Amino acid sequence: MTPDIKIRVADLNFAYRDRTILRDVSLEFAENTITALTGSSGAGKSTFLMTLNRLWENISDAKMQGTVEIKLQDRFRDIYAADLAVTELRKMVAMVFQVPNPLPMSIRKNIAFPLKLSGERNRESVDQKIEQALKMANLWDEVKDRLNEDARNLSGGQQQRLCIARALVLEPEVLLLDEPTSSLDQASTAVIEELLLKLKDRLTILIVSHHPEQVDRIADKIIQFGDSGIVSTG
Ligand SMILES: Nc1ncnc2c1ncn2[C@@H]1O[C@H](COP(=O)(O)OP(=O)(O)OP(=O)(O)O)[C@@H](O)[C@H]1O
Repeated sequence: MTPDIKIRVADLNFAYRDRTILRDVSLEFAENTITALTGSSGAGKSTFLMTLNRLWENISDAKMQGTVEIKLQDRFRDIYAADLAVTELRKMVAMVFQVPNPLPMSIRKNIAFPLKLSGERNRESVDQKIEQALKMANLWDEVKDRLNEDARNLSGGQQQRLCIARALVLEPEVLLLDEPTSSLDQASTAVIEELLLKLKDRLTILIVSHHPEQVDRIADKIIQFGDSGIVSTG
């Protein structure tokens, strides 16, 4: 059976100033899969991820051409079209970064933060969603009795799962992860890999990874980046 396509990228070109980073990239990503983006340093993997949630747009002198369509709420949307606000896009296409970046506030408030920004006011519903997100991120059992503690007291691996919970709380459809385990030890890395394998049942996941063993363990598909774009897919 052909898998359903979630993301279609066509004729993508990207440059910082006059330096082309991605050239004529056309790719499709299937729903409920994990795709690993690998390749040499500076090849454009992070840049590619940023074209999927428009995160590059505030970088001066950066320029993109081409189209990115993502199936959101069951219909393909051009994510650069004027009728899709970037705030709406990022609720559905969430991102987690290399170094865990908890906000300087409690565990509870970290997860409540995106809900607050999106206008959620009902305390009961906020609490429910916090619990659900922390459970999805396999963190609930470890923090349920210390939700009011500063999130920065958590271990590195727990902080990264907190950031994943924060990314999940608005129930996104796509999760972008930029080397999410590179600052973590082996045990925390294993916990996050297991978590991603579980999450792909409900999300489409793209992960930048430099570790071939990690890619072998979790990826359904691999995209190898070389100079000026993609060199191979498999
Ligand atoms: N804001 C920027 N302005 C100018 N050049 C940039 C900017 N951000 C990245 N670059 C350059 O674009 C190229 C691609 O960077 P990018 O971070 O996308 O690569 P990457 O494959 O993710 O690398 P790494 O594996 O080291 O994280 C690099 O040469 C980088 O120096």
